[in-house]
Amino acid sequence: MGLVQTLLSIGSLNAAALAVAALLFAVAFYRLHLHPLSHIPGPWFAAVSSVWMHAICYFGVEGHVLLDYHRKYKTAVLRIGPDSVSIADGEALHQVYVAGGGLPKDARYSNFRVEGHDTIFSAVDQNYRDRRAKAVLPLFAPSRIQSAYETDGVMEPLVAKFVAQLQEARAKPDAKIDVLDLCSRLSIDILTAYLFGCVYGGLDEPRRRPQDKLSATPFVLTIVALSRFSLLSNRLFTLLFSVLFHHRMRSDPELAPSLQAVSRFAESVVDGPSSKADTYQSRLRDAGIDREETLVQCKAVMFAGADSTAVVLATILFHLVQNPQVRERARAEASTAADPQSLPYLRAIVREGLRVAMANPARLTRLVPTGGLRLADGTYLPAGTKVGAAAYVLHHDPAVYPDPFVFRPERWLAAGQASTDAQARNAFAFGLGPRACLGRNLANHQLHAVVKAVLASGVLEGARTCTDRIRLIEWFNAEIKGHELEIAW
Ligand code: HEM
Repeated sequence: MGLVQTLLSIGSLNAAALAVAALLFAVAFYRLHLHPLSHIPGPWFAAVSSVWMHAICYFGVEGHVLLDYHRKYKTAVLRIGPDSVSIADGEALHQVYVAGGGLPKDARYSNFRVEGHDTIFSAVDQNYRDRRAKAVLPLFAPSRIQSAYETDGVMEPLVAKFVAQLQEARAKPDAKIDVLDLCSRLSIDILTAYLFGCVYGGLDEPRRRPQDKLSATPFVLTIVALSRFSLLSNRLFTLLFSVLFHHRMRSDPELAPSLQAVSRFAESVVDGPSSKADTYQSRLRDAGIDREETLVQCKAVMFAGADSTAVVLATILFHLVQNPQVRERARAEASTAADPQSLPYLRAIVREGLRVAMANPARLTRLVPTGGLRLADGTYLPAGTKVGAAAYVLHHDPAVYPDPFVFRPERWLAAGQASTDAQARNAFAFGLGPRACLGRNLANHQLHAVVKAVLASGVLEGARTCTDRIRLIEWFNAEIKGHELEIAW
């Protein structure tokens, strides 16, 4: 009797296992051969399951793995998941990000909500985003940024302080500095001084030990690290977020003080005297945004702007240290009084820096709406497809940028030629279209002004980098491995 029962239960188990296997096989078969995306080339394991995509996102290798697969399959449109494609063609960017207001962001962006609130960046609902973005947009007009820099004295003293700190480091016995940390301090100070009328004080924070970083850094790194899970469904992400966040709070003793420092600063911005001037926070308040959400929007823009600009600026300084011939060529321009953005070689240095740094190297994902999308090359993407281009892939296309891993500002100088048109078309550091970076004019102004001031000072002469190259973790927001980039003299 016992034996019969055992055989029966083994039999029913086998039947259940067979049923599951048959179902999995049917799903895989459908996704590989019958799905509306089955005509798009790509690895079979990506077509049958999204596990692979989650894995490369988690391990921070999305950019270069996608680059390899676009090359392997010799295709500009690559299937990377059951319902996802990656595009590597600069000409397709317009259709995805610009035409008709661009395709909407997909649900993954909701995973970037802050403290339960959507931000300008995370909002999938265009009306929600537009109300807030329109309120603050005038602050990002080039003329306003220019006059804040030149006449109002908002940013120039911070840049001078930054250069002075490089010079002090050079004069010290160990003659060494972490330029990434220094750039983070400067970037958060410029952003807060300009947008909030109130300086965070990163450059003035004491460095008791050489390894001491900007107080906001653990806050920033936590958001950057959690973005590795951003492809998960909103529900799963929220669950995982609370577990991982609490784990990080326990394991990183610097995180709680960092969150407190950022929150205290945001409160002083929203409640203090600067909220009365024409600032980011006053504009949100005038648009009817309540205090609690304004606090979140201020923290979010500090994260979105300061870290990205710091990564790009530190990368440019790193390459300037490694390339004395570039410094030599730029020196004459840097010593003029002209507007930094009018100087051709300096502009080429910044463009090349934005190309190789890639603060956002991974795909900027969008959702194909009802009706589908036919790309210029004829490829049809049905409604519901998640489509995205990654700066890493576009910026390393050897047909557009020969020797793509080499820092070579000269490639941007042959203005008007077909080759530079293609280069400009593939330049994706700030994204494209109506949801492109809101702060790009501010970032560009800062990058040009700081690079000019550093070159004019001659402080990089005799410097060397402490690593041979920059190692990036290609999460949604890139992280430089070890969050450190030292130079020494
Ligand atoms: C070099 C520095 C920067 C880089 C490379 C950068 C990059 C980007 C990219 C790629 C996006 C588009 C993301 C997407 O489509 O998913 C973006 C969006 C955004 N960035 Fe930046 N950013 C930089 C600096 C800044 C600064 C300085 C600010 C603010 C002061 C800022 C604020 C924003 C905001 C608010 C958005 C969301 C725009 C929207 O969705 O409407 N960024 N940034």
